[in-house]
Amino acid sequence: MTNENETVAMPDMTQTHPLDPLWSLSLMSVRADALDTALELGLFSQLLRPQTAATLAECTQLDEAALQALLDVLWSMGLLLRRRCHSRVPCRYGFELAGSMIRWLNPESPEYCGDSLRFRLHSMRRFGAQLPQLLRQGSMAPEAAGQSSWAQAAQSQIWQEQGAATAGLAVQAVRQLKELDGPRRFLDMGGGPGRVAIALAQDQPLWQGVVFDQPETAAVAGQAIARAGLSDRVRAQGGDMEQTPLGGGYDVIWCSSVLHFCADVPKMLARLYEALAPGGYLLAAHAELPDDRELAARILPYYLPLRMRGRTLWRQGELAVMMRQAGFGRLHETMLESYPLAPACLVSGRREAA
Ligand SMILES: C[S@@+](CC[C@H](N)C(=O)[O-])C[C@H]1O[C@@H](n2cnc3c(N)ncnc32)[C@H](O)[C@@H]1O
Repeated sequence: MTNENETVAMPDMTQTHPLDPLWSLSLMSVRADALDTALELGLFSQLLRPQTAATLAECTQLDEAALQALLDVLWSMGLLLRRRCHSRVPCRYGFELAGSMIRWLNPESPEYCGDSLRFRLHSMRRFGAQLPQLLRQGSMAPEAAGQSSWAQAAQSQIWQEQGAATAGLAVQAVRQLKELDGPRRFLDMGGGPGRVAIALAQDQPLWQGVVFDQPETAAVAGQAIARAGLSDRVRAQGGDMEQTPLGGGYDVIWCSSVLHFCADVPKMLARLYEALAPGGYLLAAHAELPDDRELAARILPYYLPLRMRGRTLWRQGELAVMMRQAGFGRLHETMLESYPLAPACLVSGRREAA
C-alpha cells in the first residue's frame, strides 16, 4: 500500500530496469536447476534424436506437462533445438540436443562435461550457504581440499575440464613457443589427471613428459597415461611440489591453477626456474584479480571459496613480477578467455640460455 506522500519509480519503458541484473540472479538459479535436473535424469541422451514432450514422457516415465515446461527452458538456454511438428493448436514441438552441445552433453562423448557441470553447481551452492557463517567465524581451514579430494577431482571434474578446455589451451600455447624443434622434455606441474600432458605428448610425438602431482593424484594420471598408450613417453611422479626433487632439464613446464596452493610462491618459482633447461619456458596459467570490474565479475565468484580458505589470488600482473624476480626473461601475458569456469592469465617466461 502507498500513501499520497510516497513516490513510485517511473521506469523507462524502453530500457531494462536497474534491478534487472539482480532479478536475473534468481532466474539464473532456475536455469542452473534445469540443467542439473536434465543431467541427473539423463534427458540429453534421450534427446540425441527429436522427441516431443509426449514421447519423452513415455520413455522416461516423467510427467508430460512438467517435461514440456522444462524442455522449453532448456531450449531458451540454447541447449536444445525446437521445431514445430504440426500446424495445429495446441501446437506441438519436437526437441533435440543442439549440435553445438552434443560433444559436451552426450554422456557417450569423450568430451562429456556433465559431471563437472553438476559438481561445480553443487559445490558453489554448498559454499554459498556457508557464507554468513564464514563471515562470522573467519576463513575455512586451508586443507578443506586434501589429497584424496584432489584425486577424486582428477577422476571426474578436472578430467572433464581439462578435456573441454585446459588441454587444448596448453597445446596451443606450446605450439607458439619458438626454437623447440626435435625431441624435448616437458613437465606438467600439478597436472592432476594428466589429460594436459597426454594432449601435449600426442601433439608433439618426439617429446617426453612428466606429470607431477601428489601421490594419489599422480596414480590417477599414471592410469590415464597407460590407457592412452603413452607410458613409454610420459610418466607420472608423486610428491610434494614444494619439497620433492622435480628433476631438471625440462624445455617446457606447464603449470595451471597450481601456484595458489603453494605456501611460498617465490620459492616455488625458483624451483621451477632451476628445473628448466637453459632456453626453456615456464607457462603458468592462473586466475588473477583484475582491475576491470566486468572481468572481475566473471572471475571473483569462482575464486571466493579459495580466497576464504586463505589462498592467494594475485592482483593482475603480480605473478609476472614474481617470475621476473625469480630470474625469468621474455615475460609475456595472455588472457585465456576459454579457461575452465573463468578467464585466467597465462604468463610465460624463459630461463635465458647461459
Ligand atoms: C586446481 S588443480 C589443477 C590441476 C591441473 N593443473 C589443471 O589445470 O587442470 C590443482 C592441482 O595441484 C595439485 N597440488 C596441490 N598441492 C600440491 C602439492 N603440494 N604438491 C603437488 N601437487 C599439488 C592438486 O593435487 C591438483 O591436482
